[in-house]
Amino acid sequence: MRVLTVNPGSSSLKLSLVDGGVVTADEHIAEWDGVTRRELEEFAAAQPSVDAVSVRIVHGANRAAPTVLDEGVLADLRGQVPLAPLHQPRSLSLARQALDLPGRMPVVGCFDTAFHVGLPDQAATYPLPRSWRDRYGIRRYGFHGLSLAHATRAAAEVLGEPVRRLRLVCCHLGAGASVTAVVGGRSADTSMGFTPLDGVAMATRCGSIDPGIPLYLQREHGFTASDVEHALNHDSGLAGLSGTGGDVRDVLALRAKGDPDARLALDVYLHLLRREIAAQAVSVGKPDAVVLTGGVAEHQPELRAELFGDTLLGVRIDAARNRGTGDRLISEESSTPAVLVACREEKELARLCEEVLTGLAGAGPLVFRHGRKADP
Ligand SMILES: Nc1ncnc2c1ncn2[C@@H]1O[C@H](COP(=O)(O)OP(=O)(O)O)[C@@H](O)[C@H]1O
Ligand SMILES: CC(=O)OP(=O)(O)O
Ligand SMILES: [Mg+2]
Repeated sequence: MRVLTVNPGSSSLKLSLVDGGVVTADEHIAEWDGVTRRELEEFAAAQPSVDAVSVRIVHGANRAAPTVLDEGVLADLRGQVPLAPLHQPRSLSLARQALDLPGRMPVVGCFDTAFHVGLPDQAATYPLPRSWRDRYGIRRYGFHGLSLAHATRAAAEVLGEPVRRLRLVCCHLGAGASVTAVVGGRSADTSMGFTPLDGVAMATRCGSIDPGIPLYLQREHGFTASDVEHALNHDSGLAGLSGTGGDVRDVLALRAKGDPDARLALDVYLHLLRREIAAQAVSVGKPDAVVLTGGVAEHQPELRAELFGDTLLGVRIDAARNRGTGDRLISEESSTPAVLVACREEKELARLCEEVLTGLAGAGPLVFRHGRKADP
C-alpha cells in the first residue's frame, strides 16, 4: 500500500510517501508557520499514485486506535483545539485538505494520545476537584505517541530484546519535548499532560510551571487568558530564556560566543530534562535503557553527552558511538544503555493506516493494545 503521511509538528511539516513500509519520497518544511497552503496538494500530485492518506492528529481525547476520517470525526476533533492550540488546528486543516485530494482516497487519523490511553490511574489523574475531572475530562493524556511507538520497537531491535520485556525511559526531544516511562510497550507515565504544554521546557513552550504564576499575572497585572496562553506556547522555553526563536542550534551558537542568556537557557533546559528523566525512571521501576529520539536528540551529539554528564541513571556516553550514524547504542558497554533512534513518525503513520484499512487495527503489536478506556 502506498500511504501519503502528513505530520504537522509545532515547528515543521513533514510529508512522505511510504510504499510497503519504505519511504520513497519526502518533503520536510522546517520553520513552518502553520498556515496550510498548497503543500499537500503539490506533494500528492508529484507522486505516481497514492492509495491512502494518514494524518498525525496530536489530540485524540480518549480514542485508543486510529480511525478513518470524515466530516463528523473532524467536527468531533475540533473539541480538542483548545487542548492543543499549536497542533490541532494544523492537523485538522490538513486532514480537511486530504479529504478533498483528487482520487478521494481514504484518510486515516492517527493520534499521539492513543499510546497513553492505558496510563495507570495514579499517573493519569491530576489532584484536582472531582467535579472538574468528571465534568471537563481533566486528565493526563500524553503526546508524541507515534514517535514513542516507533522508538520503542526500534530500541528493542538495537537492544536485541522483545518489546514486552523492556522497561524504558523514552525522551522525545524536538521542538516539542516529552519524557515517557514505557513498560512492556505501554505508557506507564509521561511528562506531557492535559495539553502538550506540560512537562519539560521546549523550544517555545514553558513545560510545567507553578500554576500560581498565570493566576498572579491575570489577577494582579491585567493579563488576559489569551495573553498568557500565547506567551506560554510561543514566547517561553528556550525562546523566552535566550531571546532566540527557540531553535536549539541558535542557542548553542550563542552560548559558544559566551552569551550568558543562552548559557542559562541551556542550563535550565538540561536541568529540567535530567529531573524528568529521573522522575520517569521511578515510574519505570528499574530502567533497562534510556531512549533518545526527535530532531534535537538526533542532531546534537554534544548536547546528548552534556545531558547525561557522569551521573544520570548510570549512563556513560561512549564518544565513538555517540559520533556514529543510524539507530544505535551510544553508551559504554559497562553502563546503563542509552539508545539513539531516528524519529520515524511517518513509518508508524503508514503502518497504522495499513492496519486500519486492512481491518487489522487492534490486532497489531503490543504497543497499541491498551484498550482499557473505550472510544468516546
Ligand atoms: N541539525 C539539525 N537539523 C534539524 N533540526 C535540528 C538540528 N539540530 C537541532 N535541531 C532541532 O530539532 C528541532 C526540530 O525537531 P523536530 O523533531 O523535527 O520538531 P517538530 O516535529 O516538533 O517540529 C528544531 O527546533 C531544532 O532545534
Ligand atoms: C506534541 C508535540 O509537542 O509535538 P511536536 O514536538 O511535533 O511539536
Ligand atoms: Mg515532531
